Parts: sequence; structure tokens; C-alpha cells
Amino acid sequence: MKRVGILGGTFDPPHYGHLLIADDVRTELKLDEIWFMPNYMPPHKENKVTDHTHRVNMLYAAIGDEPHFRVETIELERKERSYTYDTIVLLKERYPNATFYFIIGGDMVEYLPRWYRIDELIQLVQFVGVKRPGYSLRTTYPIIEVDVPMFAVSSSLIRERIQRRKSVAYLLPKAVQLYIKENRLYET
Ligand SMILES: Nc1ncnc2c1ncn2[C@@H]1O[C@H](COP(=O)(O)OP(=O)(O)OP(=O)(O)O)[C@@H](O)[C@H]1O
Ligand SMILES: O=C(O)c1ccc[n+]([C@@H]2O[C@H](COP(=O)([O-])O)[C@@H](O)[C@H]2O)c1
Repeated sequence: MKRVGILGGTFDPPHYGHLLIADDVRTELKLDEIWFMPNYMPPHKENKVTDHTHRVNMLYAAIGDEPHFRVETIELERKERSYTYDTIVLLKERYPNATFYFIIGGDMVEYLPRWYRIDELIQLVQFVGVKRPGYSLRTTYPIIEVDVPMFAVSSSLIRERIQRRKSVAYLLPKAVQLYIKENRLYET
């Protein structure tokens, strides 16, 4: 069985926080690969998100040639709000030889009780929680905790800094910074 970690997200834009947790969880849990899985529309965010084509392009730029990372676009095929429960059911059908680990930050751990069909989902996939500044990993759900250095970066912080013309030089990979500049994302 191939051991696969899934990092689902909006990635608007992807940043070093995402890459750091992906890298550490992979080595800590001895996973074969991490699949970065962008959503078409996040289940719980009301704000408008950047077009998925840009977000996928930024993910490819962020991953570069790291051999253990790939982009999984299954949630973009549905062109609607995706719930993780539906996605995991589909992924397990499509990849019967994989065992999936779903990686979430502390903000999502706190939100778990409100996830769609969470009691069934928790039977289907092993959740892995990583700490995030401002959030605990306290939960009654059986998650595996992986100790990753806390990094207070978020996509919203990056969007805000770009809008205010502040530097984001050390928050996300150079290739993603270039893509954002070339496509004039987040400027207004
Ligand atoms: N700095 C971080 N430390 C730990 N986990 C993180 C960090 N940034 C993102 N994550 C986790 O990665 C997953 C995808 O996050 P997402 O793409 O929504 O980025 P975000 O930075 O949380 O975005 P936004 O600021 O727009 O809410 C979520 O499970 C989130 O908790
Ligand atoms: O299925 C749900 O009810 C659900 C609720 C909140 C978040 N999620 C998933 O958790 C991942 C991180 O979410 P986000 O909003 O931080 O990008 C992403 O893959 C979402 O689809 C899923």
C-alpha cells in the first residue's frame, strides 16, 4: 500500500507554512507522497477566492521538482463546493492501493465538529493535526499529532501584505512570488 498524505486547501496563495508541514509530516509518518489538493470553492469560506487556474499554477510553482510532492486536482473536476467526505470516498475508489492521511492545521482541527458527515469521515481517513499559532489541537476526534515548528504565515497575511505593498520575500517560494507579480494578483 502506498502511504499518501493529503493536504487539502485553498492555496490562495500557497506558502512556506504549507510546504513546511507537508515536508515534516511526510518524513515523520514515513509517507511516500504528499498530494496538495486545491478546492474549487472552500466549504466554509464566504469570501471570493482567486480563479482555480491561478491557484493550481501557483501550487506547481511552489512544489517545483520536489519528487515526493504532487498536485491532486480531483476537487476541481466537480466545479462546485466539495466536501472532504465526498472527496475521500472518490479517492479511495480511484486509488484502492493507497492509504490516505488527511493533514490539517489547528484552525481546521477546531472546526472538525462542523465538517460534513464528520463521524463517517473519521472512519474513512486518518486525520493528522499540526499546530498553528493561535489554535489548539484539542479535540475528541482520534487524530495523530505531528510536531512541526509553528510558523505564523497564512495566505490571508500574504494577500494583505501584497495589497499594502509590504515584502513577502521570506513567506513563500520565489517562483510563486514571480507568478503573483506577473499576473498582478492580490494588488487590489
Ligand atoms: N502556517 C501554517 N501552519 C500550520 N498549518 C497551516 C499553516 N498554513 C496553512 N495551514 C493548513 O493548511 C491547510 C490549507 O490552508 P489554506 O490553503 O486555507 O491556507 P491559509 O493560510 O489557512 O489560508 P487563509 O489565510 O486564506 O485562511 C489547512 O488545513 C490549514 O490549517
Ligand atoms: O468537508 C468539510 O465539511 C470541510 C470543512 C472545512 C474544510 N474542509 C477541507 O479542509 C481543507 C482546508 O480548508 P481551507 O478552507 O483551509 O482551505 C480543504 O481541503 C477543505 O476542503 C472540509
